[in-house]
Amino acid sequence: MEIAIIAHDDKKAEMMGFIQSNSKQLQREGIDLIATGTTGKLMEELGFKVRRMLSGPLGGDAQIAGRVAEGKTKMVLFFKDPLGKHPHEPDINMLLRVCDVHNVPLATNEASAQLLLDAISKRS
Ligand SMILES: O=C(CO)COP(=O)(O)O
Repeated sequence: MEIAIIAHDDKKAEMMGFIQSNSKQLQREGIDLIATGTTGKLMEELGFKVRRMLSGPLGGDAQIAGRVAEGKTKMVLFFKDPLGKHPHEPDINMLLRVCDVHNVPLATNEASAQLLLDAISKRS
């Protein structure tokens, strides 16, 4: 199962804490992680194996949206900064929309992301 990990700059520390406290679950056999560029780089520094897309402002969210549309990415954990302005807002909205179009689970904050991960760990 491919899971996309994305965090805006002001949410990156929170995301790194989240993935570290869920590292066992996220590094299980059968879970493939992908991430936008800078988020992925930080994940690699923590020792995670992750496929890095472009950075968000350069099209990373759009690449992940494409993978959701193609049925490759099955879950998106996206810690969005609700207080910031982003030059690539159209790409961000497209990713959120494409998740809804394809009924792909999407968490945009830590509490929701935890519920989603807990749900898939109960399943297996
Ligand atoms: O901008 C982002 C999501 O919209 C995240 O991109 P980075 O992980 O490259 O910072």
